[in-house]
Amino acid sequence: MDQQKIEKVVRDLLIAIGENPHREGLLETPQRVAKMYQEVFSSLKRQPEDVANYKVFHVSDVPEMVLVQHIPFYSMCEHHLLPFFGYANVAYVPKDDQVIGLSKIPRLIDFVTKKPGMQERVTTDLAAELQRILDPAGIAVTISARHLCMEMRGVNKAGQYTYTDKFTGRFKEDKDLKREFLMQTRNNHADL
Ligand SMILES: Nc1nc2c(ncn2[C@@H]2O[C@H](COP(=O)(O)OP(=O)(O)OP(=O)(O)O)[C@@H](O)[C@H]2O)c(=O)[nH]1
Ligand SMILES: [Zn+2]
Repeated sequence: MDQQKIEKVVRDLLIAIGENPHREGLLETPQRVAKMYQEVFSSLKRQPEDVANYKVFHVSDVPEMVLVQHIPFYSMCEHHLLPFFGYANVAYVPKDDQVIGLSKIPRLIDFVTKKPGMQERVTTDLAAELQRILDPAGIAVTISARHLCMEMRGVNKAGQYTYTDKFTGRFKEDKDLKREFLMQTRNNHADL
């Protein structure tokens, strides 16, 4: 990421909106914004290989479903570069004897959210990455998120949230399993 270019652009942006980039409170703003973008867009510099070699563990017996739920995330909408944020629930049905380190699921969420994006793509990319890494017998991903571009501008509707989901394999075929996943996660957007 070109830190110096971001700083220059932010300085120009401040001037363009009618601000004075030399006033005390704004002096370090270009550097701060550049540093912030390094963080919130950090997965732009990452390659698919970075997550492809996550360790897969072999266990003697596998559960029906592994569910990591209520995982908070922040991302930036690609239309306005304003935040959208909420919770993701990710479940898979292990195939054979294979499971993945639990922490890798939130790491995968970072991988798909730390760049300009859309909620739909975050949802399907999460499922696709997990499929690529672990190749499980089924995947369920649900995301509930608030979009500041709909709350603080434009349509100006504060408090609404958007739900997206993706189900594959066993979660599509087995209605009871899907119901169990939805029941386990049903309150996870309550504090949005
Ligand atoms: N599908 C989808 N749309 C999104 C997401 N984040 C923001 N948007 C929408 O992207 C759209 C961009 O629409 P445009 O008409 O090009 O932009 P705009 O004039 O700023 O639109 P308004 O927000 O309606 O004022 C808006 O409808 C946003 O609500 C997302 O994650 N998924
Ligand atoms: Zn937006």
